[in-house]
Amino acid sequence: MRLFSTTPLSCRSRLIPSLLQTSISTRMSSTASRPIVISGPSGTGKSTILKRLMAAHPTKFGFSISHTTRAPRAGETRDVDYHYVSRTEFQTLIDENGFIEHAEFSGNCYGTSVASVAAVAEKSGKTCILDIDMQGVKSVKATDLNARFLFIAPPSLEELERRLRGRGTESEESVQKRLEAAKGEMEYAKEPGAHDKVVINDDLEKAYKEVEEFCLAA
Ligand SMILES: Nc1ncnc2c1ncn2[C@@H]1O[C@H](COP(=O)(O)OP(=O)(O)OP(=O)(O)O)[C@@H](O)[C@H]1O
Repeated sequence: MRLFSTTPLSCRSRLIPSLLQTSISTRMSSTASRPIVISGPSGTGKSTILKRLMAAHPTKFGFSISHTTRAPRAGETRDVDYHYVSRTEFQTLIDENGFIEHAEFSGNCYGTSVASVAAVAEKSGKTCILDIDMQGVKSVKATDLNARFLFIAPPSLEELERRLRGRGTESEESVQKRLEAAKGEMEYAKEPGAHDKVVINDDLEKAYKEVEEFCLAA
């Protein structure tokens, strides 16, 4: 999941172990809100829009709690900031296809589990929002999370490049890498059924309203 949640990752997932799958499927198809998967090229404005959405509707939307192999830091609370697990436990979850996404940073593993996404609706009654990349979208589709998919597109690749550079957070190499990835994401977004809705973030106000409407319609 995203940096403004408790997770350093976007949420990229896989399959669920069969036992989990049955229980999640049953639970998610009842009253629980369906998770919303938001994707789009890096720099397209996902964080900008989501920050505003979360601020406007703090009781409606939530993020999942990630797993990590790093130790808790001062002030962090177990199962609130992260699910802190050992390497062995983390590997077991990988082997069981329990993660939507996982990655290693600075020697520590981080991941978003399918179960933690389902838990958002079950425990807090909130709709879980996942901000993830294309691989993550495909992974979520392979689960029984019954998610809804929203793609945020830039008005053009040129504008995307301007935003990435304007943000001042990326090296030249990183800008090029993100632009290359953006082409693939835009192609995938054109495939029928890839997303339930595509919002073009040209005018921020208009884009926000469209995203808000989609999310509230869950
Ligand atoms: N409609 C818009 N018009 C102009 N600039 C915008 C618009 N929406 C967002 N931006 C700017 O574009 C930059 C990238 O936005 P943001 O960081 O939200 O993208 P992102 O999709 O979350 O990227 P990443 O996936 O890399 O985190 C920011 O500087 C933001 O202020």
